[in-house]
Amino acid sequence: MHAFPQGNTWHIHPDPATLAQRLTVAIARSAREAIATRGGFHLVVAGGGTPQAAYALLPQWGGDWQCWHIYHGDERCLPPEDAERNSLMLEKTWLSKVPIPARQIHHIPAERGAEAAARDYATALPAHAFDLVLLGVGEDGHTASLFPGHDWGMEKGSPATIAILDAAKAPPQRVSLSGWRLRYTREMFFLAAGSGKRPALAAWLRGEALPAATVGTTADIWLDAAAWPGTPPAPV
Ligand SMILES: O=C1O[C@H](COP(=O)(O)O)[C@@H](O)[C@H](O)[C@H]1O
Repeated sequence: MHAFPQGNTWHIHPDPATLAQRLTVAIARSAREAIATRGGFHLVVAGGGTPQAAYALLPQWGGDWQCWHIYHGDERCLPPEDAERNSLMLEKTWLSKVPIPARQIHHIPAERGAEAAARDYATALPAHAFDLVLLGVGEDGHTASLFPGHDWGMEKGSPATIAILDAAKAPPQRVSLSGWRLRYTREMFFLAAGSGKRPALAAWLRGEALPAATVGTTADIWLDAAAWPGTPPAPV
């Protein structure tokens, strides 16, 4: 584990399998603490390819599934059965294998189009803070569906959800939680693996205002060694 002055804690693991295993243990720990102290675990999940190995391990490591409440950080505006939907990936890798009550699984109705879905989803979100927000890091530094060059809704009082009509990564129409709503959480974990993520992480460490770096100012960042941009720092 490595701490840096920016307030983030970087966890660098030798390979993707170790990364997935350690991240899963950390998610399960966060769930146990939230359920023990507040009776429920309100988790925002990341989409994309990177978290799939950790989601596949969660059925083994998690528990008290009736206390879990699942939200998405973002969704792609595609039919629900499209292989690129984050909701389908989540169902296949994890949710279909555990007894979380269906009413506590909040998929984004992105098939309705970005604007209608963003409006609807704002009403599905809790008024209180999330317990844990999981986020990915795109090769261009995007997180959730907050892309460079867009308004990320960082100010308190911004809408909780954003309709994106021209994302730099396909599909162009997406729905994302805004920066401030993602930050309204007790814990925030970023996850990145593979050498393709190195330039974005190097820019983050240089202090560039990428979406991931701007949202993740006091976050735990979980990486494999291939994603780390340089010589691993000395442990603190
Ligand atoms: O499009 C998206 O990209 C990011 C990063 O995905 P990855 O496949 O590079 O891990 C992801 O976090 C986001 O949820 C997703 O919709």
